[in-house]
Amino acid sequence: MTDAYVAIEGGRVVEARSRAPGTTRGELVFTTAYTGYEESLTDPSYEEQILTFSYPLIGNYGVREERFESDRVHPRGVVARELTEDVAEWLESEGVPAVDHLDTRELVTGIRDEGAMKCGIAAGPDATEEDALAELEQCKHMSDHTEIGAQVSVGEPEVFNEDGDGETVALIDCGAKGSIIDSLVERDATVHVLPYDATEDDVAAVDPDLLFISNGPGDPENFEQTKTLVDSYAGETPMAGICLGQQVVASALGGSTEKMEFGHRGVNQPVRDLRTDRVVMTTQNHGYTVAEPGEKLEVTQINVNDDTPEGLENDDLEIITRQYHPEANPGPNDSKGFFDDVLAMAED
Ligand SMILES: NC(=O)CC[C@H](N)C(=O)O
Repeated sequence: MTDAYVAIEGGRVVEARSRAPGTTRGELVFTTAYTGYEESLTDPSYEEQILTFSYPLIGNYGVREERFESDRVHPRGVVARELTEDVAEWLESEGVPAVDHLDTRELVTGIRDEGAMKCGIAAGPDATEEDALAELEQCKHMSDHTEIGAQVSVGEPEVFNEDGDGETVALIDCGAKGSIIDSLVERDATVHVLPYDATEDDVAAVDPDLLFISNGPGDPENFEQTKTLVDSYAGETPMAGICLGQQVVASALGGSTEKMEFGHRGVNQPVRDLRTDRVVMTTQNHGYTVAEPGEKLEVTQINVNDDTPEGLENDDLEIITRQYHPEANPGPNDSKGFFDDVLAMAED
């Protein structure tokens, strides 16, 4: 039964089945992960995107809040071959349109061949092709979402594990996944979560042992104040970054970033550490990358598939960043040692 339409950049419209009604638009991206749909759907990095699952059955082990990475669903829409009732009901209750019964393999290979695409969706009994095309028409390029930090960051500072015996971390929340906070708290760090546009004074008030720039959605160049903060604290306070965090740190310290064709999107991305020659499997969902690391940062890890920078470091300035997600969720735990490394760096 066709009661949903997916309009793709260029004007092609694909027929589908509505599982959660509504109209929506966003950048069409995918994940190849077999599991971890609750974690991905609550990851703030997917803000302003439509998430397509390439694995055909999504929802087969239910929906449990304990696996959420934030308090809401972030993708603007969801596309799958088959969504279970559990997931469909959850998305409907969150007001996030969802569709299934379409050829997701064809969609994903299309993104891989032609690059990231804009998308419009119309789902529900009254949906028309024209509605989906009208959404597509209004869809902005990801880099034009200049206020995306404000959409996902905390409004006011929050503290976790206030009486912890470990290091004090200022986590700049550009759309942080809960597992980053959990990974730090598990190691007894006290974590002060600060808004993405925190000032130098806001950070000084926390007097952190480590300044940590989180993951987050959109174009890293739209995080101007976060870049200013990185620039003023580099060399003063040890620093760590994950995903958007790595991009912001590189851009702030004289490097540059660029949009990738379709990004790294799955839980089996191989990363080689150039210092140890070891390869780890990592989880990733990003569409931008560091193009030039700049003179202050050394590329210490690369993606085995395309040689893009996966780790940047400066031993003297005490900076370690990763393009992938050491906190996992979803994905392999191989690189969790990152949190031990950055806290050890903060300690001495
Ligand atoms: N997971 C992330 O932090 C994504 C970073 C950035 N928004 C990108 O797409 O490259």
